[in-house]
Amino acid sequence: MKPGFEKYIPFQQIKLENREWPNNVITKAPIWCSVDLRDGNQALVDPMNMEEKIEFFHTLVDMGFKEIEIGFPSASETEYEICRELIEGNHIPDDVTIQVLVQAREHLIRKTFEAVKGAKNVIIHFYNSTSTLQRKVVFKTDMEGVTKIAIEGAKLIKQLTDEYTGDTNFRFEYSPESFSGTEVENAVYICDKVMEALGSTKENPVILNLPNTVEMCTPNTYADQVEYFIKHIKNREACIISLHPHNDRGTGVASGELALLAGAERVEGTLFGNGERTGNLDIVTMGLNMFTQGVDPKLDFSNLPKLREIYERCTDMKINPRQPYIGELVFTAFSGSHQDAINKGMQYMKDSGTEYWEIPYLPIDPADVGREYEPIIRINSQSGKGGAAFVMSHNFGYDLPKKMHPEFSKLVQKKCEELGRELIPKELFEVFSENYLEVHQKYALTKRKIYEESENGKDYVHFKGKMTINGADEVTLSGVGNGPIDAFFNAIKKFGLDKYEFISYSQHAISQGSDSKAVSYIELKKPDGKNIFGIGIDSNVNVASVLGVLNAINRAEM
Ligand SMILES: CC(=O)SCCNC(=O)CCNC(=O)[C@H](O)C(C)(C)COP(=O)(O)OP(=O)(O)OC[C@H]1O[C@@H](n2cnc3c(N)ncnc32)[C@H](O)[C@@H]1OP(=O)(O)O
Ligand SMILES: CC(C)C(=O)C(=O)O
Repeated sequence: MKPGFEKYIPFQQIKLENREWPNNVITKAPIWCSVDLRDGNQALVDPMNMEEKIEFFHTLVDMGFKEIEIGFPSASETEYEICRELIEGNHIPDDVTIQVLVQAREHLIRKTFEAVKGAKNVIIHFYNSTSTLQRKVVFKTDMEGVTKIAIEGAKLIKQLTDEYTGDTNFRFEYSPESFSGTEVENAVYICDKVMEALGSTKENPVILNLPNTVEMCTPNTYADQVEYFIKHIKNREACIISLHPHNDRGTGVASGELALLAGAERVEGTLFGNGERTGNLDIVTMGLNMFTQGVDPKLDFSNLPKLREIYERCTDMKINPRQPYIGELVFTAFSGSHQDAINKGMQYMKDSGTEYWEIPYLPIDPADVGREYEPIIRINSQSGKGGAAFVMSHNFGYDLPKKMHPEFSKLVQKKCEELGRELIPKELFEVFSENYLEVHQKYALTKRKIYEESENGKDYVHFKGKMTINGADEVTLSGVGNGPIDAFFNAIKKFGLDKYEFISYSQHAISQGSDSKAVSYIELKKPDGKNIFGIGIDSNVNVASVLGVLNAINRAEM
């Protein structure tokens, strides 16, 4: 054997003239078929037991699946019993079709028909592998050999259906398993033969399922194969083209999407991509990809956390934190520029009243999948000023003025570096509280009164009060100005505090318990030329401003 990469045989592109799929767009949902209970289940360390399968089945029904592959009933007693319980326990709604998988082998097909007795709607899904490799190493036969297996299987299925006395509505699905590893003209050939044997018609079409059983090529090649197949199958009207992508190269969803462009009508896959090896096509991702393009996926993804809980419990599989749409971290931004843009996007949505979702870095509204905005922005030492401001506003109702963001962000970053980790919102608030709300009060107001008076047709604001300095005896304050801040500055001038220059202020209401209070953000220039912010909170807006000035001075003198 050759060493390293040289031992692999490169996948051969097929020759497809004038391919059309690159110009197409996905505009509607395909027919979905969940194979969680079969392909997903057969790949588990411990396959689901009866209770788990039944719960999972109901979950799929509730999401809106109308076709569900429930298992391989001829494979084992457990699989058979689960199939019987679904039917006899009346778990299957009338508008849902159960699908059962079987190899194209006589005894297994007969057992399968027994297993589905009494069901209202059934798809008998039979398969045999047709790929070049499997013909060579598994079946040790040629194309005629595998075609014979398929035709015999199809004929038996037709015969058993014709002989069936119940009122089950049977449909058929055939998979040339390992389709993508089969010469495409051979895949067309065997499917033409299967259709003839089944007697497929426009009124009673067969599902031709084209599995990318092992993903071995780029998604464009799978799309080419599907387009070729569709253009060459003899009786196109009498078949529904179905996809069954796997994810060996990590592009299962992409393969499915491009093959839909190539004309397929139906998609088989699993929730969160469970399945053999690296999994099957992830229906949640594919469906939500459509959703975010304004296409109704016709499946309910509105409570992904609940789906995740059921999925993890029944399969004992874990979801990766980066898994699209459901991973723990997918609605979280740590980096500053992302946080800033998300913050601005949210503000834009609020201010503009846009009808569309227009938030950078968030391709979907977390609320649409039952997730919350809360954990969107998380704060670590890589976070920028926008992120901390977002959490202060979103979680605690403090809309820090933009000019204050750099000052607060520095305090947050220092704390993250001290702790060597991210800060949860509560800790972020503690940074705010320690640095603004609980600072040492060198100057503390003990009494204050602010009132307006008119003199000679002009309005003046008076500030009168008492203050302690470093806890010593109270001093009296009195000042007049054109507003409360001006009056207060005039009152504290005599202590040399006019060395601080007033720069800006902003204010908003904040609810604390049942009270509504005003919070003021005051920016002063210190004698060293640097600016500093202070915060004042009071039920009186004027008092809040004065407290903000004093808070800034106290912070400057710490
Ligand atoms: C790609 C997929 O996921 S396909 C689905 C795969 N899922 C499963 O296999 C799970 C359930 N399967 C099983 O439990 C078992 O395989 C059973 C019960 C169905 C059959 O068991 P067994 O007959 O004991 O073994 P096995 O599946 O290995 O069959 C091997 C024989 O069947 C033949 N065979 C395999 N697949 C097929 C097929 N689709 N159609 C016809 N013959 C087939 C093989 O060539 C081999 O023949 P040989 O004995 O002459 O060499
Ligand atoms: C039986 C077929 C559809 C299959 O599971 C596969 O090819 O992956």
